[in-house]
Amino acid sequence: PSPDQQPVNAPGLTCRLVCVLPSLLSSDCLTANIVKSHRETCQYRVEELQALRWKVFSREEVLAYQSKSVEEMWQRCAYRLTDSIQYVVEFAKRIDGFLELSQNDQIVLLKGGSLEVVLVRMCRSFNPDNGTVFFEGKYGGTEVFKSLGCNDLIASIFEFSQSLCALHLSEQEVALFTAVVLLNPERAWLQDKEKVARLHSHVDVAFKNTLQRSHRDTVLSKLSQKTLQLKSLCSLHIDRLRSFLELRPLLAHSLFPPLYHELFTDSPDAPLE
Ligand SMILES: O=C(C1CCS(=O)(=O)CC1)N1CC[C@](c2ccc(OCc3ccccc3)cc2)(S(=O)(=O)c2ccc(F)cc2)C1
Repeated sequence: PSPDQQPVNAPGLTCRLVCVLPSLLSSDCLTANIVKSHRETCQYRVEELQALRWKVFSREEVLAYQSKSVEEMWQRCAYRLTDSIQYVVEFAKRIDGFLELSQNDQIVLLKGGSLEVVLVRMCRSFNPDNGTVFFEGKYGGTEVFKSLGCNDLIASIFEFSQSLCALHLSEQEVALFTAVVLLNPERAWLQDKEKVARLHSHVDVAFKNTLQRSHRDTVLSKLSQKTLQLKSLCSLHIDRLRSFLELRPLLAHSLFPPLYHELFTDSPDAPLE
């Protein structure tokens, strides 16, 4: 603390704590709020997901998925993603400060970050020992998604999950990392970028404090690379969705849930109100 913040005639150590304490307290409070919000909105508990790892799709079940139409597999993934995004919306609303942002900025952050948060949460439903992911009740490998016709997107999603699993993130670290990913002040079309940047920096400080206390600082540099991979994964998803829809222009409205349509297509009928 700077000299003018020093209370007069107070012994050195106590007054230093008094000055530093508020920021540590608010940082710890924010960490507790984010971890609690994650726990309440994580869709499946990590213990449940791990207890189900033995339930792997049989050969017949994989063949059944592979004989489904491209449209049906896209629809199933879109529905499961939309289902998971509802939990991400609830997570965001419970982060202190998020609801104080303008409605427009809340929507911009969720439009830009909801898939990224699901992709981070996915490391919890991924089994790195056999490269399978929890999908529609059982675990399956990339072969389950073959009929989608976008093996590069699926391969990238699996590689990302595999590499994120290698960091062995705790639930607390997943909670804080997903909050940092969501509150990205660089999202295009933000009205009050400075307000989002202040909230983002508070969460970033809380995350760094937590990592330092558990001697996990090395994870920080690796996670910054992950945010770049998230960005390219989401662009790849948009590209593959566009080419899928180019061949079936009218299908989007009937095939996909409205929220998926609003978040990932340039749907004219869903302006950012
Ligand atoms: O992992 C989750 C959940 C996260 C929260 S949780 O509590 O851990 C329960 C599980 N997921 C929920 C949705 C899932 C999802 C992930 C990425 C995704 O990218 C966009 C996309 C859209 C259409 C086709 C391909 C890709 C869409 C859905 S999924 O459907 O299981 C799926 C998985 C792998 C894959 F290769 C394709 C789809 C992952």
